[in-house]
Amino acid sequence: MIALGCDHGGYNLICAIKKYLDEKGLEYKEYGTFSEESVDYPVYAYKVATAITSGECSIGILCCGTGIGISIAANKVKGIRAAVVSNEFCAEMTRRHNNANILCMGGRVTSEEDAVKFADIFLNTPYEGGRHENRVSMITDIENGNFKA
Ligand SMILES: O=C[C@H](O)[C@H](O)[C@H](O)COP(=O)(O)O
Repeated sequence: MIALGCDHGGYNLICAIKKYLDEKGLEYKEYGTFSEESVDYPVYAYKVATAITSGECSIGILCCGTGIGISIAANKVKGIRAAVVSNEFCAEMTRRHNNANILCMGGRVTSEEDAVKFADIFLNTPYEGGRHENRVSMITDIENGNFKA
């Protein structure tokens, strides 16, 4: 199950992504917001992030004006690796290398067409594991306060 969330600045991108997911027959849950009326992005970052850490959803997409604020907020939730992406290479690499579990994009940065492309890559790229596993584990250790450099 894919978790979707946005603020007013990312509403257009989430609408385009929903259309793509409907066409592909992929299941998703919407956590708002549902219009272009001004809202606070941490609310939606938190809803999507906790949907993932609770196991309700396995992966998420969050959009705000730049993708940055909503990613910063989502990354405060333990277990979340939210990545701001604005090109195809990063959409692929953040899955392959970082095992990112939330894709973040900006409605004031990325076109709807590109956002759909990046979402498609992100959702269809597996995590490679291997040498990256130790690094991702280190991120978890930092998060848990038991990282030794
Ligand atoms: O990082 C934050 C996001 O880009 C927000 O979408 C943005 O700050 C909202 O700005 P405004 O309230 O001016 O629409």
